[in-house]
Amino acid sequence: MNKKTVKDVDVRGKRVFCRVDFNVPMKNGQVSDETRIRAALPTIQYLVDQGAKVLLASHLGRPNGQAVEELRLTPVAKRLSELLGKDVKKTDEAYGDSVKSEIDIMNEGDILLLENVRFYPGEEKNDPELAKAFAELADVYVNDAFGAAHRAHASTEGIAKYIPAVSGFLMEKELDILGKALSNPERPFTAIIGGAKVKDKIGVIDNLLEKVDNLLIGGGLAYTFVKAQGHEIGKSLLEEDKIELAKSFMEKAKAKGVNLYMPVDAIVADDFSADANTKVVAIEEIPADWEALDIGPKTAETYRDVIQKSKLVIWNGPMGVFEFDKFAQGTKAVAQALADANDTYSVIGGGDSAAAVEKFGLAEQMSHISTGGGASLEFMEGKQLPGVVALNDK
Ligand SMILES: Nc1ncnc2c1ncn2[C@@H]1O[C@H](COP(=O)(O)OP(=O)(O)OP(=O)(O)O)[C@@H](O)[C@H]1O
Ligand SMILES: O=C(O)[C@H](O)COP(=O)(O)O
Repeated sequence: MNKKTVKDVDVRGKRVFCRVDFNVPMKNGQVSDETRIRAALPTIQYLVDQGAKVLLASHLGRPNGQAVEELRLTPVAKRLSELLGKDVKKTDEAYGDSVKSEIDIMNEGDILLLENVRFYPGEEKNDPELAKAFAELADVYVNDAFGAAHRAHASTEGIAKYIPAVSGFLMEKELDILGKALSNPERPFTAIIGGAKVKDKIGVIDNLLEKVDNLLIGGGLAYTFVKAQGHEIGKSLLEEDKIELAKSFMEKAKAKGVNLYMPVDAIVADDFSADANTKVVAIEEIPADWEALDIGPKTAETYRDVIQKSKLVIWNGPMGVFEFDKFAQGTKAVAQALADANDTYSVIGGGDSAAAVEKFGLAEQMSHISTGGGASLEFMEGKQLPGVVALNDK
């Protein structure tokens, strides 16, 4: 990476504004998945060990520029404190005089978690005034929020204009692993794309067709492709205006010699619910009143074979509605195949696929689980991430 990292600056005794991505799932007022908190620990611990005064900043959810009680970072401070075995103070604001007073009484190695930065309208607008107000709190800016690096916001991009700006270890690691995987991939290189939204994944599919040997399509977005093949898909998810594009991807795959795999069978349901009636059908036989909510067993078997023969696999998006057990088999089969493939380097691209792998207890067996959902997708698309671009060059 050609950007400075936290090791390139002296932070002893300095006030460090460290942007992390603590946008974690919550249940009943408690952190229900701490993956992102754990992932930020190396940088936080390093700053503490170096004697910095550590100000942590993050967003949580999408409060739309106003304070929302359930989206305060208080439970995160508690969990972080438990994980570090150390006090973590929290403020009720993210900048301003009350925050400054707290910083004034900090000792070297202390940690202060600022309130949700998205409580202020200026954050998502990347308002220079807010960016300056953040910058005023600190001497150095560290961005370790890979998961939010695709957002040009005041705490992820704007602030970097005003004080020395470097990356944290998590940011560095994510960029390194994803960058290596994409720029010099081991082959066969396979991408698995699932999830629900074709339109969000178009860029990545287009870009991956330039790079991969195999592309496996699953999840809700598969049915726009199935429709493009000329089959009826009943009530399955369809993005009508993307059918032509799906066709063009099939042609591009052919022209590039990419093996494009689509479901050959599916588990269909008579209702979108956990206790719907289900059956397995061939892909050309989806009944008119039913919807496909998972890939079928034959498809899963084929995908497993391809995965096992691959040296590198990147995976983004579940194969079915894995939240319901009846439609979790396809996603589980893919996760299990990755877990079993010892010679295969597996990169899971955040969000739902990471949650699925976690749910099946297979997370430990993946080579890398990215903390970025949208960020890893945009990176794979070949887009520049504003939160990275803004950092100081080496
Ligand atoms: N066949 C299907 N029909 C409808 N929805 C589906 C189907 N297969 C998967 N899904 C749903 O897709 C959702 C995930 O879609 P999304 O495109 O957001 O995936 P993702 O890339 O993993 O998410 P993120 O962007 O958070 O990383 C899951 O909630 C899952 O239930
Ligand atoms: O969860 C994520 O992908 C990041 O924290 C970014 O969140 P956002 O999509 O609300 O900007």
